[in-house]
Amino acid sequence: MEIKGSVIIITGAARGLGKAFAEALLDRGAKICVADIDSEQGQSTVAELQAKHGEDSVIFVSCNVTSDDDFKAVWDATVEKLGPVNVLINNAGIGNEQEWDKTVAVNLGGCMRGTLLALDRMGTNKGGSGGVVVNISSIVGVKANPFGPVYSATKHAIIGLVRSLGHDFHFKISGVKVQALCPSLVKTELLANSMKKAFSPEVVQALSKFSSGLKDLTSETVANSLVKLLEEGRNGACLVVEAEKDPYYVEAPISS
Ligand SMILES: NC(=O)C1=CN([C@@H]2O[C@H](COP(=O)(O)OP(=O)(O)OC[C@H]3O[C@@H](n4cnc5c(N)ncnc54)[C@H](O)[C@@H]3O)[C@@H](O)[C@H]2O)C=CC1
Ligand SMILES: CCCCCC(=O)CC\C=C/C=C/C=C/[C@@H](O)[C@@H](O)CCCC(=O)O
Repeated sequence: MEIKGSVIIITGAARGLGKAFAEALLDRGAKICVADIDSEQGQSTVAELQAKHGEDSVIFVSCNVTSDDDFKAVWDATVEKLGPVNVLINNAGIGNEQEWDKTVAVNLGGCMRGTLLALDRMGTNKGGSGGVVVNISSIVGVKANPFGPVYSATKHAIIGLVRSLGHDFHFKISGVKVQALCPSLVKTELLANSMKKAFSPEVVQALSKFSSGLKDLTSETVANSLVKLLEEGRNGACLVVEAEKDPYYVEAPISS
């Protein structure tokens, strides 16, 4: 797909990977809605992005991805201010092993809610023009993660959603591609917050040792992989990005 001229909603884009996605896509001529639960940080990020890309290119809309009403309001505001939406990036996520139901609600619920809404609003069978949904999973959506079993389970479930809705059975009906991006560890606030809400004290020690031994992966590298996925990825694609490696597709066993 062509990024230039696209209208893209990114959840959880007030900071971290979502903000890097917004920057990379604005640089390539897209218009962006930053949708985030953190209004203060979201507005400040959008002010910074508007200073570089212009006020008509990027907006902030407050959104808790666990709320249907919020998600619909984000979609409506984006259409009104930027034009018809053709891409949704479901990026908002948390790492909280101590409140598993909250982690499931945000990580899986946010992707599920957003993807279903996108099908309803962009589906050619619903009067839309088709489009793309990218769900941000993780490398631990395709491999085990002893340091965050709940988090890892939500990310595996996102892959299941992408493999199933990314089947061409659905694409033929809706004209909407569904894809996943699976980054390895990037040292954002998510990691620090995951340490505060870790599965056990033993995990804090082990995760800290493990993460300090990993090669650095930057948000910009992950954002470049998102661009690659949008530009060339097939329907149902799951793209993994790790430090010091070219991004690679994990072949989903989609049977026809
Ligand atoms: N940092 C990492 O190592 C990796 C992160 N990911 C995934 O990338 C995504 C972004 O993560 P980071 O940027 O690292 O995290 P982050 O903690 O820096 O940013 C997350 C953003 O999501 C927002 N958010 C949290 N709950 C929300 C909700 N209920 N509704 C709307 N917005 C909400 C936060 O306000 C924040 O702006 C997450 O889905 C995460 O699981 C995937 C692989 C690696
Ligand atoms: C719980 C923290 C979540 C951080 C956010 C992410 O999605 C990052 C995931 C990045 C890396 C995770 C790697 C997990 C690796 C394990 O599968 C395993 O290889 C680790 C084994 C460690 C050991 O043997 O000591």
